[in-house]
Amino acid sequence: MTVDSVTKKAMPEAKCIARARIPTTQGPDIFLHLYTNDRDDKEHLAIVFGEDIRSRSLFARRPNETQQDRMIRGAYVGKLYPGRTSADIDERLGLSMQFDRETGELAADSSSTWDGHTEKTLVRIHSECYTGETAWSARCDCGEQFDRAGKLIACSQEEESGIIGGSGHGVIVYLRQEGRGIGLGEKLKAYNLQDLGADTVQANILLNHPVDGRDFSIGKSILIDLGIENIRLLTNNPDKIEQIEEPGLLTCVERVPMVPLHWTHEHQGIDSKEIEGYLRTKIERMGHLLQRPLTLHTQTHTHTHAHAHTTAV
Ligand SMILES: Nc1nc2c(ncn2[C@@H]2O[C@H](COP(=O)(O)OP(=O)(O)OP(=O)(O)O)[C@@H](O)[C@H]2O)c(=O)[nH]1
Ligand SMILES: [Zn+2]
Repeated sequence: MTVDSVTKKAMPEAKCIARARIPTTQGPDIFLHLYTNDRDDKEHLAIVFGEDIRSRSLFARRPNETQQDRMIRGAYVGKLYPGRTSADIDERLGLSMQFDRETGELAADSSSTWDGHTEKTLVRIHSECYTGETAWSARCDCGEQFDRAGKLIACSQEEESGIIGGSGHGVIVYLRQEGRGIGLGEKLKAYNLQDLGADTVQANILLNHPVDGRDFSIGKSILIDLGIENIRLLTNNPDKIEQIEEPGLLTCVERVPMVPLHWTHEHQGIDSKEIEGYLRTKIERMGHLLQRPLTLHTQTHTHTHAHAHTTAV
C-alpha cells in the first residue's frame, strides 16, 4: 500500500447532501452546504461565499436522477428562477457545467468553477458555540469571531486592520463540536465550575474530559470536497493549522490572526471579566497565537506559551 492510499484511507469521508442559497444581512448571498460523514452522525456545515465554489460530492451526477432532482438538492450552476428546467445550464447567465462521461464527476473548468488550486481561499474552521453565537454570551469570543469571519470573506480588504479579505469567496466550515466537543450540557457544568474558580482548562479536566478533544479532520475533508487546496486560515489556534493540512491535498499558506475587537477598539467587542480570563487561559495554557495587550488588566500568571502574533505559518 502506498503512503498516499494510507493517508486517504485515514481521512473521513464527507459527502454533501444538499446546498441552498441564503440571502444574508452581511451583503452577499451565502450557499449553505450540509454534510454527512462516516465518523459521526452530526450535520456539519459549510457556509460558502461564492456560487462557483463547488462540492465534488454534491455535483457528481447520480444514476437515474433528473435535472429537477439536481436543482432540488442544489447541484445547479448560476441562479434558480421560476420555470428553470436545467440544473447544468443557466441560460439566463450563460453558464454551464461539464461532467466526466464515465464517472459522472464534475469536470471543474474555470469558467464555471472556482480554481481552488491557484487561488488562496480565505477559510475559517469554526466550532459550534450555542452560548456565544445565539445566547449573546460574553464568556467567549465565538460570536464575534463568526461575524468577523463572514465580514472578512465578503470584503476585499478590512479598512482598519489592512487584512486582505476574500472579495466574496471563502468558506466557514461550521463543525458541530459544541464546547470543544464535550456537548452543551457538559459545557454548562464547566461554566459553573468556572464560576466556582476553575479556568476553562481546569473545568474540562475536573469533568473528566480532555482539554480539547476536537478532531478537525472532517473539516479537512469538507474543504477538499469543495475543491480547495490552498487556504488562508482565520485562527489563533495552532492545533487547527496542524490538523487541517493534508500533504498534496490541502495546505495552509497563511494564518490570518483573529485579534479580539475589544483589544484594538476600546468601545467595541466583548468586554467582561469572564472573557479576559477565557482569552488569558487560551494564551497561557492552550498555546494560542495571540499576544496579550498591556490593557488586559486581570491578574498575571507566567505565560510560557504566549507568542507574538504573526501571519507566517
Ligand atoms: N469546554 C468548553 N468549551 C468552550 C468554552 N468556551 C467556549 N467553548 C467552545 O470552544 C469552541 C471554540 O472554538 P473555535 O471558535 O473554533 O476556536 P478556537 O479553538 O478557540 O480557535 P480560534 O480559531 O483561534 O478561534 C466552541 O466549540 C465553543 O463551544 C468553555 O469554557 N469550555
Ligand atoms: Zn463560545
